[in-house]
Amino acid sequence: MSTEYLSFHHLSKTFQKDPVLKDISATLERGHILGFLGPSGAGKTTTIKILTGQLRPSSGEAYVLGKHCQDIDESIYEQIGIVTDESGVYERLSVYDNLKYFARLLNVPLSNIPTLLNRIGLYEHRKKAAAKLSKGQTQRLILARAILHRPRVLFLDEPTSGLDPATSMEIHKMLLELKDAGMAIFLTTHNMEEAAKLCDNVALLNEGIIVEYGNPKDICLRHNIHKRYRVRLHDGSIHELAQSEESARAIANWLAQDQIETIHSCEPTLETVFLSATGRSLS
Ligand SMILES: Nc1ncnc2c1ncn2[C@@H]1O[C@H](COP(=O)(O)OP(=O)(O)OP(=O)(O)O)[C@@H](O)[C@H]1O
Repeated sequence: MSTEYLSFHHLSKTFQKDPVLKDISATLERGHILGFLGPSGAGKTTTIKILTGQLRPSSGEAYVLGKHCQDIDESIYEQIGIVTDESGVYERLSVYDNLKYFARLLNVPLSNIPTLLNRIGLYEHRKKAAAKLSKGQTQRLILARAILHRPRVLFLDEPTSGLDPATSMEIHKMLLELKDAGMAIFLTTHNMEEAAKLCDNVALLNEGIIVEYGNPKDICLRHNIHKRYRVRLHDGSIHELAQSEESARAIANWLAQDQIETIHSCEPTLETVFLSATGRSLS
């Protein structure tokens, strides 16, 4: 059985006369996370909508679990989970009753709910009305709903947008556990640190074009043209050195005199790669 759970080839989308996606291609394997990274308006949500059958592409092909995205039906919806801004929860229902409602819809045993509530850190809030949850708790409830039926592919549109760092970290931990369990995760984000930490591959999207695609570390190393090192000495001074014989001699001298506190190579980050590829910032 193929481990390629999602793929799209030469996808384009034009709204009226406005081209929003321009010939983009990528793939996502079982147990991998693919990050779509780009500034506001780059076309990230449009891509998710096409991949989940909510929008038709103007041209190109997309497949989810082997099915053409224009033929997505219930059999595929049972195997995918979607978290977007519009993933509403029933505000007047309790946390538990929200999950119970969706468990019934999705034919999921109710006995799965307590374990999921524990895992997502909402067990103690299970009787609280969804309207009374904090933003982070609501986001966790939406995520719980999306993974209730253990989908094989999970789509997440800005899963940690507006959340505090602690809640974001909890969500990251959960996503890595889901990935380890074999789920394929497609996520969009503005946050390059999030992408670098979570994603096996990223696509840097700018004005509908993928300007870089691949493993985040490989991308940064590929752009490490001006190899530089940052050395901090015990006296507190910091020296940034280009790779050269002269720098090698200076470092060797400091080493011999036991003066070096730390030494780091200075590869570019995804943010700086994006900036140099597009002339604009991700945030
Ligand atoms: N239904 C639509 N009709 C016309 N234009 C649209 C429609 N949906 C999106 N757009 C336009 O397509 C462009 C890309 O929108 P999209 O929502 O995909 O961006 P995004 O990268 O997800 O941005 P953000 O990070 O702000 O959510 C925007 O210029 C938007 O105005």
